[in-house]
Amino acid sequence: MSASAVSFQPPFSLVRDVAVLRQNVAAWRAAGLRVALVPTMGALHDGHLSLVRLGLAHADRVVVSLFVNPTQFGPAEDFAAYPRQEGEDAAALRTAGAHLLYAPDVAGMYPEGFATTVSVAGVSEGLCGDHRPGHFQGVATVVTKLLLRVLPDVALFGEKDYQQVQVIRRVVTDLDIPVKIVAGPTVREADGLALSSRNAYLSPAERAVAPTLHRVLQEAAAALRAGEAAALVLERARSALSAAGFGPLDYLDLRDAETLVPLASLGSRRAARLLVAVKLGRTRLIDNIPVLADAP
Ligand SMILES: Nc1ncnc2c1ncn2[C@@H]1O[C@H](COP(=O)(O)OP(=O)(O)OP(=O)(O)O)[C@@H](O)[C@H]1O
Ligand SMILES: CC(C)(CO)[C@@H](O)C(=O)[O-]
Ligand code: BAL
Repeated sequence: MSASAVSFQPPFSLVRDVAVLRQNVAAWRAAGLRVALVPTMGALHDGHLSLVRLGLAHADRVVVSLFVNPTQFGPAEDFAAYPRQEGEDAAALRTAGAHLLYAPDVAGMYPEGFATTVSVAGVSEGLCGDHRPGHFQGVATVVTKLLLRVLPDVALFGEKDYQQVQVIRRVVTDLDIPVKIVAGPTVREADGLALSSRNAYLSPAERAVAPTLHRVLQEAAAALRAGEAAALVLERARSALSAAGFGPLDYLDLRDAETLVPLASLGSRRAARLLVAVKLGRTRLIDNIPVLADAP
């Protein structure tokens, strides 16, 4: 075994070196096995592990990447403070049945001279794209690199980061990357709060308020389905968040579920989604729910 592959218990390994990663994947391919990739930034919770389980349903071997990608964080964002707990993450992945944790360092991902970026027009614009300039370029670039390093049959992403999934679908279509993108449903706490590594930033008082976000989305979706005018419903939802102590609001919007273009109403019967991003104290929370089921 190479010095850059640290063995836990077979068949789980932690790999930092791209050449070792490729050796592992090549051996699986030679044995006729299908490979899934679950990209993460670590601080794993059951949302991530649900994607590992979904990966196991789609493939014989599951690679999880752990890389806190500096290029998707803005200068005033939480790159330095982002929770890092690789040992616990590795243990959780082994228990969940993942086969390989790929955890490169920053120099291994962006060696000296690195100069290429992947930039996606359309779906990257608006919503989080407006409030986190450069974020989706960072995501699209690192996900493209991860896909090309692993060359999986299937890659899994969470619907909690809904705009991210649409951006990645665009990338693999436009760049002819031969991988199936699968989106897993958002895993929530019993009170409705979407699991997120950043929930760890919430104070106890903020944690008590946080589930209101999902409840407000559910009430707005029900009102839209009942035929209330979208402008009124959205304004009421924004006021409810403010009254509960959220703010400032980045966006709370009704969008086409695929293109993410703004919808003034549900009239067209296209699949629609409510999406929100808002601060609660110093923590930025995002969430989204379907309003109309995805079109068949
Ligand atoms: N609650 C969740 N349910 C399903 N998938 C999730 C959930 N939270 C995160 N994921 C997915 O896990 C993958 C890795 O996400 P990431 O490591 O950024 O975790 P996170 O909890 O979303 O962290 P952050 O607090 O940075 O948003 C992404 O595809 C993301 O959509
Ligand atoms: C997809 C991803 C791992 C790329 O860094 C990240 O954006 C995330 O964790 O959702
Ligand atoms: N979960 C998306 C990664 C990010 O917020 O940077």
